[in-house]
Amino acid sequence: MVDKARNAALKLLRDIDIKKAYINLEIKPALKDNSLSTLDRAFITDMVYGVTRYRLTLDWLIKRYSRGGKASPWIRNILRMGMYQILYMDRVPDFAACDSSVELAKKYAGQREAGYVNAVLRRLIQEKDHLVSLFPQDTVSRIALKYSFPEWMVRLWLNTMSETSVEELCAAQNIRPSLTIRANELKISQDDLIKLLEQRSIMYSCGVYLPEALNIEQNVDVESLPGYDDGLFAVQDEASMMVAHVVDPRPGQIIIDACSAPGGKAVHMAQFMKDQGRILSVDVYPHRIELIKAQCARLGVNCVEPVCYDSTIYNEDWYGVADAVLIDAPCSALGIIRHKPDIKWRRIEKDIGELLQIQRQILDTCSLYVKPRGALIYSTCTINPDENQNMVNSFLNDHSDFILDDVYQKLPHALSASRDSRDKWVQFYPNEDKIDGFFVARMLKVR
Ligand SMILES: C[S@@+](CC[C@H](N)C(=O)[O-])C[C@H]1O[C@@H](n2cnc3c(N)ncnc32)[C@H](O)[C@@H]1O
Repeated sequence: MVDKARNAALKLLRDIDIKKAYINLEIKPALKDNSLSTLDRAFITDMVYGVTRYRLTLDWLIKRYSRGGKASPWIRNILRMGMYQILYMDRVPDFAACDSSVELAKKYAGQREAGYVNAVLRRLIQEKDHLVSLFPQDTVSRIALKYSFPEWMVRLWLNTMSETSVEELCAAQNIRPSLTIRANELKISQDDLIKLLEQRSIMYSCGVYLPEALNIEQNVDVESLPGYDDGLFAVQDEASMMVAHVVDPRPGQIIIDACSAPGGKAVHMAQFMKDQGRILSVDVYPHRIELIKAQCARLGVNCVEPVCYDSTIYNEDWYGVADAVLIDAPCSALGIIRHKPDIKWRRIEKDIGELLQIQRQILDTCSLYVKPRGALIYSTCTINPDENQNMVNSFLNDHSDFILDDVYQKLPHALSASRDSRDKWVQFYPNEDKIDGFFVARMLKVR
């Protein structure tokens, strides 16, 4: 008998594999199936995210045990699931992982394939305790296979970090983070939101650095949390929350948020501004503008004005009007792999050159919208010096009307106290800071 949760996970993984679909978009409707229990949902989520996270290692093993030729999508995903349970799911006994995979293979590929799945998984069970010794031992391949990261990412990080730090970074990026929320103070205080969570016995913990960050310490569907429909809280990683602090907008100001969708930072800034003033919330994609509108509607934010526009193109109406311009740039997103493990396989090294060009164009163009003595904030959710520190340095070299400001003056003291040495910008790392990998720099227009 094939159990419901494994069956659903397999179908999802096969679809994601074939359609190259985004996990978060595929999994959401699948989990709405009312016949699934809470435990089923947790199992499916763990399986789909886990198999995606460890895909490189699992596929390397499949190839090692291969009988030649390419496995069909059903068998490939049945093997990935079986291997994932054996290697990474402590609570599933090896025999259960093996038997359930054999049942799935019988159902989707027939008796002969079931025999093959059985043989492969039994070999893995014998070898699993000395797995790392099976991998090629050069540094890049070893780290890539041990933590299941593309070699180019490992090489990129090894350029500026020690081997130990890269291993710690990869390990931290493989841990699924809890959901982080913050009170929408336009509607409810943090204390009252906490009371609401406690009344419903929702387990939470406080953020690492920011008082408004609340980590939900149990597996829940965000829409089922108390106050979701009424817009009492926003969902945002703590690293992402740092950005509005660095912008530090005040009521009545004009802010241009040049890469704004889905509007997470725009609505946070609106809160700082007590919903008074103007936030031009710009994004190039019409369907993403709808996400900003939906977010503002749920949270009851009025001062955000969604604008569909390409921020690489100069708009003379905005010349010198903004007290602050935020460029939360399109980037390689290598700092949010904890949340979206498919970034490991979606992003390719070749993308970086194009991203660097767009980032620089947006910086050059949108810096023209900053008022004299106004601020230009540049942030990314990546860990790549070329997109971060080097990008800001090269911009400053060519724009003598801007100087670097110290972001730590805008951030909690605990953060600067946690660093032995620091620059004026901040780079967060999931392994050191226990939040997403994020970069934020603040520049001031001096004339
Ligand atoms: C990192 S995301 C922004 C996240 C957003 N600031 C938030 O806090 O929710 C980058 C955004 O830049 C947008 N983008 C990419 N190229 C752009 C361009 N040329 N002009 C404007 N927006 C662009 C993407 O559509 C994407 O929504």
